Amino acid sequence: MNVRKFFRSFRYAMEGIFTAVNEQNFRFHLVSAIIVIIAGVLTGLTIVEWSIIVLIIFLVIGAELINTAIERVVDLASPEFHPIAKQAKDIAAGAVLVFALASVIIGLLIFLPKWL
Ligand SMILES: Nc1ncnc2c1ncn2[C@@H]1O[C@H](COP(=O)(O)OP(=O)(O)OP(=O)(O)O)[C@@H](O)[C@H]1O
Repeated sequence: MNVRKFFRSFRYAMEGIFTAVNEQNFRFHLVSAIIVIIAGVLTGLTIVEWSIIVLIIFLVIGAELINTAIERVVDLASPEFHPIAKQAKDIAAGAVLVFALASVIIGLLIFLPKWL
């Protein structure tokens, strides 16, 4: 295994994450994640509940990263309006929405019984 190549790939991946931080949607997910973590600390969650919350936070952020990558590729391949380009962007955004909806439902299932 080439260790230098591995660390170089890691650095590029981190660059990708920092590039996406400039996206408004990505920041929205980050702020939402911080609010959920604070709520979790104040409410008191079990290890299993924390594991589920952490998993869903990373899944939503990962989905947003893939969505941003797809947006960039579409902008590169089709700077002019094209119905297929629209479908690609809208479907990628739809994927993030599906993950975000799942995270809201899971959040309600975990937090609501403790708060009520
Ligand atoms: N090349 C294109 N061809 C057809 N429709 C497009 C194209 N680019 C964008 N769209 C449509 O416009 C919407 C908004 O696109 P826009 O590029 O403004 O934002 P985005 O790429 O979704 O996100 P961001 O603002 O973070 O780059 C898309 O969801 C899509 O429906």
